[in-house]
Amino acid sequence: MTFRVFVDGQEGTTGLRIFDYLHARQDIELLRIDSERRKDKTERARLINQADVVFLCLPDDASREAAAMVDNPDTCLIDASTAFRTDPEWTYGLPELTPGQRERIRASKRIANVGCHASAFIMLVRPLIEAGLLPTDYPFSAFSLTGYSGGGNKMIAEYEADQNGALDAPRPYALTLSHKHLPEMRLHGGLEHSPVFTPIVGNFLKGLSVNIPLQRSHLPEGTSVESITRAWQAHYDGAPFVHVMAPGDSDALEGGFFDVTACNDTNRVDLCVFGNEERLALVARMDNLGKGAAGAAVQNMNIHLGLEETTGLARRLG
Ligand SMILES: NC(=O)C1=CN([C@@H]2O[C@H](COP(=O)(O)OP(=O)(O)OC[C@H]3O[C@@H](n4cnc5c(N)ncnc54)[C@H](OP(=O)(O)O)[C@@H]3O)[C@@H](O)[C@H]2O)C=CC1
Ligand SMILES: CC(=O)N[C@@H](CCC(=O)OP(=O)(O)O)C(=O)O
Repeated sequence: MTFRVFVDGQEGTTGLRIFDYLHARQDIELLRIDSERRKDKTERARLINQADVVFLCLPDDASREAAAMVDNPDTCLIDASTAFRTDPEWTYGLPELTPGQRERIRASKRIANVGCHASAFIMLVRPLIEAGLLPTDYPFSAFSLTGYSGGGNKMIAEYEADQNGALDAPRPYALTLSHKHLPEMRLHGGLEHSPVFTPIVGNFLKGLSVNIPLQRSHLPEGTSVESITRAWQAHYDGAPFVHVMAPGDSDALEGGFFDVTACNDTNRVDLCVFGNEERLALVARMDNLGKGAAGAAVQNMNIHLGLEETTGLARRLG
């Protein structure tokens, strides 16, 4: 059996990466739009309604426009944008979120794929909130280090055109402290307040790491490196793409440094906790284009279609 798949936004960063994952698969028939007509609404609507699964790899407004074009009740949308991630009519596309989420993704025709920073943040905190190791009203803060592909084709072009080193140094951004991922972090993280979140973009193509510092004195008595590791291990038991690193794992730090690119070209996320009696840091790393976007989208498609979750995702992309 083959499934018809259309990528709306096939020439963008996320769309191209989904194509990399799918083009060689025998169980997928990719519907391609003529490049010249890629913004032609009539042609997009025709392909959207022919497909079993449509990946929307578009800016938010274009995603909303595409969602309104669907009249085939069998078409499943997997939207990569921020448009629907906290919309109750849509299912949040993080299969590892909580028990039952895979079944919800299987049953839903409207799947909102994760934000890259948000999914790393949520995967760190949600199991610990559920286990009672973090209070829901903790005053969370977090920073994220990300490669420039997170900014899509426009940011990639800016970095690649930089001849004089103006973009060499890391650049903090979203300093209005209202990054667009805050609503999904709060809702799907299970928090009472949005975190103070400061992302930093660096002069490297891809790779992302979210770091959440915690003060032990503000946490329940039993919250420690060991109890956090055990809670993650229990929550992610059987999750094929989540790697909980044991305390002191030599892969976590190389010469004392944390490599934010270690999951690149995979759909894996690594979770680690560092700390001592007084302070802790929860740290996740992933490929922002992998588990943070295209890999997660393909994983959601596999689950929705009733296929093995890892189909096409086990190999490392070149
Ligand atoms: N890059 C990343 O790491 C992540 C991105 N996302 C999200 O995924 C979505 C896509 O992002 P990304 O791939 O980075 O963005 P890009 O800018 O790289 O690609 C977007 C694509 O959409 C096309 N497009 C824009 N408007 C329309 C339209 N009206 N009709 C049809 N096509 C259109 C663009 O064409 P053209 O260039 O010709 O305008 C471009 O090819 C965004 O919502 C983004 O927020 C989510 C997670 C991570
Ligand atoms: C470097 C950079 O700009 N990164 C993007 C995140 C990309 C992402 O996760 O995408 P969504 O836009 O779909 O949420 C940002 O922080 O806005």
